[in-house]
Amino acid sequence: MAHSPITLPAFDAQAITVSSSQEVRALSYARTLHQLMSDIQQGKLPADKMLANYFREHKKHGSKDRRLLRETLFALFRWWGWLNKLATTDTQQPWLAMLATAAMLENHKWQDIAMAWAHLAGVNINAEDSATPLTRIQTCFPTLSFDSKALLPDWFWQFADSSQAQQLADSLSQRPPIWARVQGICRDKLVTELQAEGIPAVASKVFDDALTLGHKSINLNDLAAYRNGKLEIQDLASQVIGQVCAPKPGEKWWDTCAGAGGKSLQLSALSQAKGKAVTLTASDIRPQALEELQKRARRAGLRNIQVAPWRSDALPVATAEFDGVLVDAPCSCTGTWRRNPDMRWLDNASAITDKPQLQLDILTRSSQAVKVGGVLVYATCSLAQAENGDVVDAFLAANPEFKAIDSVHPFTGETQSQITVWPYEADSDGMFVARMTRKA
Ligand SMILES: C[S@@+](CC[C@H](N)C(=O)[O-])C[C@H]1O[C@@H](n2cnc3c(N)ncnc32)[C@H](O)[C@@H]1O
Repeated sequence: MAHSPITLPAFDAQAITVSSSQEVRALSYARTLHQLMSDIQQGKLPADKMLANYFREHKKHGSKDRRLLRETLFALFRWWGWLNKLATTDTQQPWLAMLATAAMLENHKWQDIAMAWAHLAGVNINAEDSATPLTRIQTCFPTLSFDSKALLPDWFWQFADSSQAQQLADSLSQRPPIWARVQGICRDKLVTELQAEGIPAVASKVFDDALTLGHKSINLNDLAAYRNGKLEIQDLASQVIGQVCAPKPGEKWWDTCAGAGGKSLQLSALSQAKGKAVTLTASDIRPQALEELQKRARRAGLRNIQVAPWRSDALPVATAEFDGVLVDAPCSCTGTWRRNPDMRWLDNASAITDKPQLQLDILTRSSQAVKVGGVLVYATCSLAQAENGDVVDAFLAANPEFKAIDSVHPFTGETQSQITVWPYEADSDGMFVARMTRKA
């Protein structure tokens, strides 16, 4: 993993005098979080994997502890661009000041612990609940200066439009909701059933098979619809890709970078809903991901998907044979930074600059499988033009037998041949998609 710009302040819990059981607990959480953050910063593992391992090895933590540790850890990454400035405040305990401030910025429920952190750090984290996060942190630390741009790493701004800085940084700092998609059942009936079970499900206004399950983590295996393969977790932005592919019943599609199959399943469900599922070939260079895809397809009762792993540079499928080819290319994943807030600090500019050549290569090779009149769709979950429009433009310039086709941006209604879904448009991840066709 790349060099991390996270510099943790020193923290020695034993040197701190505590005077209540709350403070004892607060210090214990602080020690655990410091260790986790330090391990992640040293590049041992991404935050979600590190936490999963930690909980597996430390069974003593109940659900409340786990929630506090998980949400605080993710909040630290989400707000790190501001929190790191607290290292320069007068407090003897900057780490505790950071923890208290993260809890304040996200209105965490464990007020007693947040107050204990603030008390031990000697900082005041009382700020108007209704104020914006920027106003609140500025009120608490008036001698420091904060701005939205600092919430994303400096290197990112060379690839982004600064005029969007506030919208983009604000949206990428919010806790994401869980988006899902139904297949083979009535979405609105499921929404009512989930609400009756206490899950704050809400139907999407844009896609008639999409719904959100709210912000709290859910044990999916508790949901019959999930166990039966009728409900799939898929971010709303990712769902845009299948909608732009718009597979017709009975067509032949190739999902070239299928991974664990999020889009393969969606293409199957969309065409099935119109009468007949597409015949779909799913490929990837990771055989384990394809195994997971097959498991999900079995759970959903889908029999239309076959796998063909990429084992070499050669195409794993026949040329000029497919009505549709989807290239959901490996990318910097900057559009998913809300979900994995540690990545913005663990990656560097090479996460973007390393990719375009590979993306163009995969797109070019995959395009050979499109038949005349067929559709080629290129997608990424990157927000960088270098991995998106620039790759498509280079491909079209080198392959005049393909031309761009317009699609309607589902969230803005604009007609475009290249669509960027920004995270602030519909409370989703960020994605890019371009639709093309083979003329000859
Ligand atoms: C964005 S992910 C795909 C996500 C997947 N389509 C989904 O909806 O769940 C990109 C995938 O490309 C795969 N990949 C990376 N390099 C590749 C290559 N050279 N050829 C084919 N697949 C590749 C990765 O293993 C990864 O699964």
